[in-house]
Amino acid sequence: MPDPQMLKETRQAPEVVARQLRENASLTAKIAQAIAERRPPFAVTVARGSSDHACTVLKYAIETGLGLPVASLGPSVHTLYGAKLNLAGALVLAVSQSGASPDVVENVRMAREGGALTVALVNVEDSELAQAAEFTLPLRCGEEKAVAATKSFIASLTAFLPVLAQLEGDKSLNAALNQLPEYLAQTLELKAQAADLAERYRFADNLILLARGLNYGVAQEAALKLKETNGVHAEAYSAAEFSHGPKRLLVEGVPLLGFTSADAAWPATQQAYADLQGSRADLRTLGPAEGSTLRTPATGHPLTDPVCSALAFYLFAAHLALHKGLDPDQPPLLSKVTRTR
Ligand SMILES: N[C@@H]1[C@@H](O)[C@H](O)[C@@H](COP(=O)(O)O)O[C@@H]1O
Repeated sequence: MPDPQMLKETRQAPEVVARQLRENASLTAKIAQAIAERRPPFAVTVARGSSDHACTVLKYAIETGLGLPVASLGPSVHTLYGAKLNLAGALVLAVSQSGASPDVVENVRMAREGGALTVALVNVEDSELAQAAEFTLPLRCGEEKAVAATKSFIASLTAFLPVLAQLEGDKSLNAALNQLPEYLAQTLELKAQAADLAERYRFADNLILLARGLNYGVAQEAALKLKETNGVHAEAYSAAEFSHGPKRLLVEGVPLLGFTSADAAWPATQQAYADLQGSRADLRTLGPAEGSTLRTPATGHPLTDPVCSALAFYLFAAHLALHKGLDPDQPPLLSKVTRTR
């Protein structure tokens, strides 16, 4: 069987990130300047699905880097309840591949009319979302055809990082970003190992994804991808939150896949994983930490490591579907662009 479109697009990640860095440089500088000048007291994100999970990663990146609180907007507050939130002066980040979902567009319009600094991270550059926001940061993925987002998620993780690097004066982040296409290419070489790991989950009906902090949004995205492309009931938990109740599921034999990291959250996460293993959990791991079952390249910066982890997970998810004889490009009931209000 030829490679599914999902895998083909996954393999474009290195060139997408390289292109984005190259073509967005002056735009990211302008956005960083606007943020520095207007000094927003807080930020909100507006997104659905995979894009919303990229926003979870961004939330941790912005909060740990800038100390700026970031909240996720519930779109229906405006679109269905008709409320106008007071977002004057706030930074509003909308993320969408298509830029077409009315709820995201309407919330960005409301925010801009109310005096927010609106930035849209969007792949389709002539979309309604791009027109609604004051600033557009194109994802530069090229057309994404597979229903399951892969390269657009990766591009959503990286698009705002040069802005953060400039605002924080973080030279090591710029260096890590410049190296990232190479690390993503190295990650793609893990294909056979990802396929081997996937083989072990072939008969799992349920899967819990664990992570902390910067990787939590990647775990959310992984859970969504397993539902979409594999029909597996998967949920993401903070490795801390899991102990507050869900841990009970270990007795039922539910398998776990934990994301590892090389950041300030790792010692506590590692301890949590060790405790779970002590409780006989069926736990395997993915990420840059030594000893991870699927070990991704260490990129040298906590904000770029999750990008490689997400890419490695996509290899895992696509191969899991192939092991099961499923076509990840034909998920039942789903279509590429979902329009909600
Ligand atoms: N990230 C937000 C969630 O935090 C929120 O709970 C949800 C609600 O959507 P709605 O209010 O439109 O039902 O929207 C997005 O996904």
